[in-house]
Amino acid sequence: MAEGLESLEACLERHIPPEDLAEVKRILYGGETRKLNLPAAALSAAQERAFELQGYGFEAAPEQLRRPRIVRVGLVQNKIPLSTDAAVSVQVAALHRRIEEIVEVAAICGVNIVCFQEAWTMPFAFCTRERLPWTEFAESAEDGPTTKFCQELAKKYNMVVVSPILERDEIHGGTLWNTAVVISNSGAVLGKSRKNHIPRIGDFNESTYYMEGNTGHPVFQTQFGTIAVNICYGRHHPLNWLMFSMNGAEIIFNPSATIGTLSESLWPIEARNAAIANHCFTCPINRVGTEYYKNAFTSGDGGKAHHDLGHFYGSSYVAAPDGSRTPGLSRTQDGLLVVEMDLNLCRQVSDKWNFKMTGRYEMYADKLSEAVQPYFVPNIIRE
Ligand SMILES: NC(=O)NCCC(=O)O
Repeated sequence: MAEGLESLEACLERHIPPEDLAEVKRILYGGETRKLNLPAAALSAAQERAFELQGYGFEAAPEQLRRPRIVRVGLVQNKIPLSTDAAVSVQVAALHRRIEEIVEVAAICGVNIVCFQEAWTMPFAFCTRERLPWTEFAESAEDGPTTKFCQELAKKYNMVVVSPILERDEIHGGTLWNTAVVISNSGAVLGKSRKNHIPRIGDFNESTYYMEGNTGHPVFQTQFGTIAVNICYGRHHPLNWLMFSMNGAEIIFNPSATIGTLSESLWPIEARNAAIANHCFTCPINRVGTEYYKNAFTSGDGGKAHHDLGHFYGSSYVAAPDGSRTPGLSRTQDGLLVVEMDLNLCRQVSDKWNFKMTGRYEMYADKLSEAVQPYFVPNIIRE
């Protein structure tokens, strides 16, 4: 698929009459999110380094007993800078360099927590089903070169770094996982969260490479807020979001790799709905560009063999618990989205809508545990 539109928002701005635009944004986005005044040095560095830089802010009402809990998150979306047949170590080094220059700008913008896209140190090559060289991109979550690289960034910029990588767990038989490593602003590895749901759709042949995660729904208490990571396809699973929220996540990142033909109409809905349903902020991040592979592969659907998975449409955004959202980043360009949020909004919205209080979780827990049993008979009332 061709890249198409630069961004949906730019298209709306161009074509909706100015007198209607504010109302259209209210209905589509829950209003116009406040634009952040980002430092001139950051804007010019982003321009020089050829990536989009956008900043938005969400407010909460002032409270008497709690001070505002303001945090700035940075969402990074990027293309692979080199072709997929460059040497593994050269590709990784180029990606490290690209991220380094984007994170430097995030630091100038005062970002406290930064998150990269899914499997950010490599092409999203799982479509090919070839093992080599792709499994060579896997690294230890605890002390691999990418984790060490992120630890340096975290310390240098006093920033929490969420680094989604292909993990090789040497201790457990060299097993591969799709894992987000969470690094504290002190530079210590706080822990990791493995992708719970693996797609079996189209060219997303990820189950060929790694297993469903076994880390459950950890949340990480950082100096800036309690965060969790729901990796890509977990976005389609409302219970996955719910469980991160049950453990207290205030911000749930959703590092992804997904393509226009498959999911673009779902993209603005799912993470935003999760923010509403769980009274938290959600941060879906998608990679950008089209990644070409020398050896053609098929989808096993009778279609012609092809050389790419499709166009990764970027469009990273942040959704707030009140249902409002920022515009998305570009569909075609690298970008950094800086979003300031007051985490007090989570409890304020929870007290208003009471989804946690009214959720009737005990009823669903009982019924779900029955529904997964082999003896389960659906409760259908017939005439
Ligand atoms: N990376 C990944 O899980 N992609 C699956 C496609 C999607 O979830 O939109």
